[in-house]
Amino acid sequence: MNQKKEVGEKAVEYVKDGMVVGLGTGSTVFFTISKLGELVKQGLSIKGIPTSIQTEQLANQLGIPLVSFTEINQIDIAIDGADEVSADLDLIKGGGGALLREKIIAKAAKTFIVVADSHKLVNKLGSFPLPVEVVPFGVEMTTKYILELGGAPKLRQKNGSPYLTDNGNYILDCHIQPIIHPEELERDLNMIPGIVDNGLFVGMADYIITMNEDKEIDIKIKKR
Ligand SMILES: O=C[C@H](O)[C@H](O)[C@H](O)COP(=O)(O)O
Repeated sequence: MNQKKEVGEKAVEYVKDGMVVGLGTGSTVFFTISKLGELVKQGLSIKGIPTSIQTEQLANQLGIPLVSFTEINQIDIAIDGADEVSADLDLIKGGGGALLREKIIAKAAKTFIVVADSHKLVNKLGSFPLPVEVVPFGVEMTTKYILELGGAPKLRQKNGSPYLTDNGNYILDCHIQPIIHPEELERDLNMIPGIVDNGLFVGMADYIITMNEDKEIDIKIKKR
């Protein structure tokens, strides 16, 4: 069984005609977007707002109409993957480097749905190194300040050069294990000059679509 496909496709049940839909990035939400592409071909009328250039290209291939923030007032629903999901439904995201646009879109959405196979579920966040998006200027200083905060930052590489995000920034993957107070850490990191944002999504997910031990769909709902 392909868990990513199961949970990814389940999420389309939340998408209704006329909605503006935030389209996440990664190998799980790929299945959501592909299914939405099929439904659009069958007559579903939605507008997508992509969280990355990769997703924009995928949506274009599938014929999903896209909008930008200049054309809309709000996003009805955003659907995205995650690298880790804690027992409190907090997330680490950004394994694919798209965390900044993902956070902007998740924050703007009335409902934020996360699709995550059961391997992403953890008690406390932190086994997955936390992606932090930083501007290239002064990255040496930004790295030093993260070290002082207790993290172990490593500059992400691609083909022998620093990896560049869609926004032209670097990613520092930071081992900070375990993350006891994610809300504080998210805030403290974002106080450091040079950090644009980090991959902690605290209190943002409304629903987590995952699988239980019996390999059945399991939907976790945020406590209000
Ligand atoms: O930057 C990438 C995103 O945060 C992804 O949503 C996350 O890395 C999960 O991706 P995947 O579904 O491929 O594991």
